[in-house]
Amino acid sequence: MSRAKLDAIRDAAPSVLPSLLICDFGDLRTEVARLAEAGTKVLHLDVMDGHFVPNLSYGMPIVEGLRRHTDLPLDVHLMISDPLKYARPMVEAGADMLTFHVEAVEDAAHTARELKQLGVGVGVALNPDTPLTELEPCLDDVDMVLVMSVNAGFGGQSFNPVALDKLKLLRQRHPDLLLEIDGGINAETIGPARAAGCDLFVVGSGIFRADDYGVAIAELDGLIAAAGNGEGAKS
Ligand SMILES: O=C(CO)[C@H](O)[C@H](O)COP(=O)(O)O
Ligand SMILES: [Fe+2]
Repeated sequence: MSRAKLDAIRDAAPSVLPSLLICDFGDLRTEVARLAEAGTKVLHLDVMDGHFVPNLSYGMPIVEGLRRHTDLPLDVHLMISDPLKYARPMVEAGADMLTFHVEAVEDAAHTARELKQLGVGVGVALNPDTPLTELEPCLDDVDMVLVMSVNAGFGGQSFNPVALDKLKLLRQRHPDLLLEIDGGINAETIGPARAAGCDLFVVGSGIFRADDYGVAIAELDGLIAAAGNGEGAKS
């Protein structure tokens, strides 16, 4: 089931992934329905533990609740200090992709292999100040790299262009790797991210602060298309 969803995430590229961080948590069912109607193919869920990042969001009950209301693949961004401790419950709750932070773990290759055993897609994320060399030991064991264009922890921050250099290098060196960007993605930054070779574009405030999610997503989709296939993005 989850491996099929990983294929669905790959097939969705290039695509905008709404980030459920500043949405209406009192009416998640309606939020998901609005996003589905707006053409969303994958949902991005931000899990924060108040320890790895100085913010607390949500955990398995929300993932499980969303799972009951949608068949869309769930791309779970784990901003937590101990990803392996919560990985299995997250998968049981309905996660299809688990992305851990390289800064949070001692052995990223081991973490990636353990996550893969759970039958889900595996991503590794890195913050703007973390060099790409930190990823090298685990790149053969992951399906996706999540390049953060803000420091993980909060929505609504400004885009850090260091992410573009990282995307370009990753795309040159790993033509088949799925690449995702997260943080400060909007009408100004999405085109350069696509041109740098990105496949999946996480957007929080750029969607949830809009009156009409469909209009916001269509505009971003148009800018992805206008930016072309970058320097050889996956699709
Ligand atoms: O991982 C995240 C924050 O750590 C969120 O996915 C991200 O912030 C999305 O929000 P925005 O588009 O407003 O930057
Ligand atoms: Fe995120």
